[in-house]
Amino acid sequence: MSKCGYVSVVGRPNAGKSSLLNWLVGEKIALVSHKANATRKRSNIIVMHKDDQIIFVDTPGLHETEKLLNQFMLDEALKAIGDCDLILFLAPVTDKLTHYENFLERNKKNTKHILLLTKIDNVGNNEVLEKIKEYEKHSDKYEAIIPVSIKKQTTHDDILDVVVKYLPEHPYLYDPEILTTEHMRDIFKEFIRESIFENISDEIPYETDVKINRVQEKKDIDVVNATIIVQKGTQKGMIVGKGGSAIKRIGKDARQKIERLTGRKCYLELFVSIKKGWTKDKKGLKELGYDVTF
Ligand SMILES: Nc1nc2c(ncn2[C@@H]2O[C@H](COP(=O)(O)OP(=O)(O)OP(=O)(O)O)[C@@H](O)[C@H]2O)c(=O)[nH]1
Repeated sequence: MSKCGYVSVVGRPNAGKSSLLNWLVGEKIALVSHKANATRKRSNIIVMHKDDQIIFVDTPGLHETEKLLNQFMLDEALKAIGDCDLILFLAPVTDKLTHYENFLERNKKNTKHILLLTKIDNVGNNEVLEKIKEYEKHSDKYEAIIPVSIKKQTTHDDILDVVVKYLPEHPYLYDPEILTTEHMRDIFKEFIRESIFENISDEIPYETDVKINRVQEKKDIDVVNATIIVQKGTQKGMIVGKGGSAIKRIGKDARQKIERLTGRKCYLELFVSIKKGWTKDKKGLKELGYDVTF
């Protein structure tokens, strides 16, 4: 019988979660960003590995914070931990052990986990070995520890062969043809958000979100109408850019991503609107598709 199960990918912001998932899937589905807190919403990503099916649950970084939105993100991360068969805990190799130790405290159900030491290309072999030694004091808690660099050395099998070892024997939960259970609209939204992150160098992207207003599938083209929501007039100015230069770049990048995924032409209409304090507004969160239950 083949194996199939849910795997949560957790770690502090910037640990490399989205990058890892993108790399494993080979398609730009999860949002990757060099900035912290880019991953807001959980999305399942299905990876077929040989005869087995792994369902990755992408989770926000585990961290404490004040803002309502961030509280929501934390809850999502904790929920994911409770529901899965296996956890991949990502720890950048240069991190102290405290993040992992905090995670151990929060992993109340003692869900099995594998420790991935990420970004090992940033340091020498000796440092990697020393870090592994440090983690060995917790060796009774993790199933395996795997040094990883998605930029060099590591292969998909190095990780996935170990992952499936700890999954239950179970029939497939998803049709193997389906790459993700996320709705297309959610993916478009992520592409637009990702393009904002890539094109705006400031802190603004943290405070922006995207609402997909309409998707029309016409004969030869998809027409996508979306609004980028910012908190202040000055942010709107930066997103739009001089003579509309920034919004044009964002729109072009996002359109190309959508076209690469769908294999169809896309006409993307982007608007920018100001919504003050949306990160603190429960109703605002709901409208944006965050499933808040307060
Ligand atoms: N050198 C190196 N950099 C990496 C590696 N994996 C990820 N990164 C970089 O680390 C940064 C953060 O990666 P993300 O995948 O966005 O991190 P995340 O954990 O999803 O972050 P949040 O969504 O904020 O929780 C990006 O700039 C990546 O390019 C790696 O193996 N080597």
